[in-house]
Amino acid sequence: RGITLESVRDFLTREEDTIVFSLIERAKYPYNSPLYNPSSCLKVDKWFGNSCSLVELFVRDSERVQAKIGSYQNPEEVPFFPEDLTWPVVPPYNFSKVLYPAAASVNVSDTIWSVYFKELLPQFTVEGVDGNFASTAASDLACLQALSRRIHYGRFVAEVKFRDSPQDYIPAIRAKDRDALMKLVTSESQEEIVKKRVEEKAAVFGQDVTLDRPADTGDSNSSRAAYKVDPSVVYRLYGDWVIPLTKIVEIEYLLRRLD
Ligand SMILES: C=C(O[C@@H]1C=C(C(=O)O)C=C[C@H]1O)C(=O)O
Repeated sequence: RGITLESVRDFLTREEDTIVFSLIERAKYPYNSPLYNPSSCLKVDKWFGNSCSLVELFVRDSERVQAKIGSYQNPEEVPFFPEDLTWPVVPPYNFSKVLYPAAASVNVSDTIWSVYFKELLPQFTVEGVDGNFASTAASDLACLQALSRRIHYGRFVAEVKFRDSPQDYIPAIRAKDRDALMKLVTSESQEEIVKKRVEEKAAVFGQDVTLDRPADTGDSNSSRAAYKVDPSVVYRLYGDWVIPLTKIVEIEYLLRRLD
């Protein structure tokens, strides 16, 4: 089959563009705290009577619409609120079956949700309210979906690594040895490459583009302030959250790989 460690890493590299751009777009708006008040609205139909935040309402209803057009048929996509989805009205498409069925359902959506709102969002937005609530919620959705796709792609990474050397993985899986699996899936040199590259992407994508080219003053700090999202923040978000969560997905997938 055409899936290799190189091809899955290429996917993750391309997905970095989507993630960095989505953070830059979200950073256009201030934090906009009214979106995150947990008791702003009532959940519809079966959840009637329970309260939820405006952003949760936005994501639930958006996923429902997207599912109609076929989201989540592709095994690369994992919803945040699977219980709300409706049947697709698009013609079926035969997505290639790469994942091991018993392990494909590994899912850290709840963790991604809370990490995004508690740990990530406050680090790359400024405080304040500007009233652009729907645009801000749409930007949150874009960030959440890009992060979810990247992190859940750990299932594909794990599948490739397993197929490349089952003899290394099978004893650790049988022993349910998470530490051994963590050592097997980890490549520190690759992680450093990824973190440096996303930092660079944040610098390249997030600078102001102008047509006047003043003489280079040699003062590299003069452009620093112009970045829309601080590149060092993106480096840390990847190192502290995105990569560790991807590896948790890899390990949880592998633990089910022989079921
Ligand atoms: C995804 C991989 O597995 C691990 C996770 C990485 C990541 O999330 O970027 C990078 C290297 C590995 O430690 C990989 O090997 O590419």
